[in-house]
Amino acid sequence: MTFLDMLRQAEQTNGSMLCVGLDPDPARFPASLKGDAGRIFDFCARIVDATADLAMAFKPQIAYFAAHRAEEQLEKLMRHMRSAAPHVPVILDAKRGDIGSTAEQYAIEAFERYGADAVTLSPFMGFDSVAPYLQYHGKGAFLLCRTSNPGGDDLQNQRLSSVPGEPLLYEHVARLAQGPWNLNGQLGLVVGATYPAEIERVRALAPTLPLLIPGVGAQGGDALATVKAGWRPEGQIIVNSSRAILYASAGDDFADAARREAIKTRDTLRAARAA
Ligand SMILES: O=c1ccn([C@@H]2O[C@H](COP(=O)(O)O)[C@@H](O)[C@H]2O)c(=O)[nH]1
Repeated sequence: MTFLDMLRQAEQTNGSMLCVGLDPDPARFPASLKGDAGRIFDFCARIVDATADLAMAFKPQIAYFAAHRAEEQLEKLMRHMRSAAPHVPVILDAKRGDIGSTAEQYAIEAFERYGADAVTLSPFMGFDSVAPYLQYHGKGAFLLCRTSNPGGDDLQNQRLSSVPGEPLLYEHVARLAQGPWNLNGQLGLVVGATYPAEIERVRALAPTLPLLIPGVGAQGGDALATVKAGWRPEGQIIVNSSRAILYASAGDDFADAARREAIKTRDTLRAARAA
C-alpha cells in the first residue's frame, strides 16, 4: 500500500485529519518518568496507544530523539507504531536537504532504518536533492513550502523575478511539487496553519497534493481557517499538533489528557470541514 493509500485509509477509518506530533522533551515528562531521556520510548508509546484511533498520521520529529542519543528508541517506537497502529502512516519530520549522494543516505535512514512512510524535506537545494527519496516508490515526501514560523518570510515570500509570472518562492515550490517534480505522485507540501491565506494560495497552485499543516495548538494557528483554506475533496490535509497534545497534562494522567486534547482537536477539524 502506498503512503497516499495509507493516508486515505487512516482518514476514513479514524474519521480524522489530525496528525499527532511526537516531540518528546524529557524536561516536560511527568515526575514518574523522572525527566529521563531513557524513557522517551515509554512516553511516546503511551501517547501512540492513547491516540491510535484518533490520528490520520503520526509525526515523530527526529531532533527530539537525536538530541538525546535516543535513535534506538525511535527505531523501537517506529516498530511499535507499526504494530499498535498499522493503519496510521508515519511521517518522519527530518527536514533533510543535501546533495544527491548524501540524500541517498538520508533516504536509507528514513525509509530503511526507521521504516517511515513519508519524510519532510527542504527543497532549497533543488530537484537532485529530492530525487533519491522518490526512488522509494510508494513512499511520500513533503517539501517545506510556506513554513509556520515568522522567519519563513525571509526567503519563502521573496519574489523570483527570473521565473515567468514572478512568483514568490513558496508559490514556485508549490508549482514544482504539483508539476514537474512530482514524477510518481509522491510529493506533498508543508504549509503553516499560522498563515491561512498562504494555505489557500498553495491549495490553488497544488490542488491535489496532500498538505502537511503544522501550527495549530501551541503555535496558535486557527483550525477553522486552516480547514477552509486547505481542505478540498480531492486534496487532503494533515493537520499536526504536537506540544498541545503531548503536554496537555504535566501529571501521570498525561496519556489520558493527550487523548482528550486529541479528540478536541480532531472534532474541531471535523466540524470545520462540515461548516
Ligand atoms: O513549518 C513548520 C514545519 C514543521 N514544524 C514542526 O511541527 C511541529 C509543531 O509542533 P507544535 O508543538 O504543535 O507547535 C514541530 O515538530 C515542528 O518542528 C513546524 O512547526 N512548522
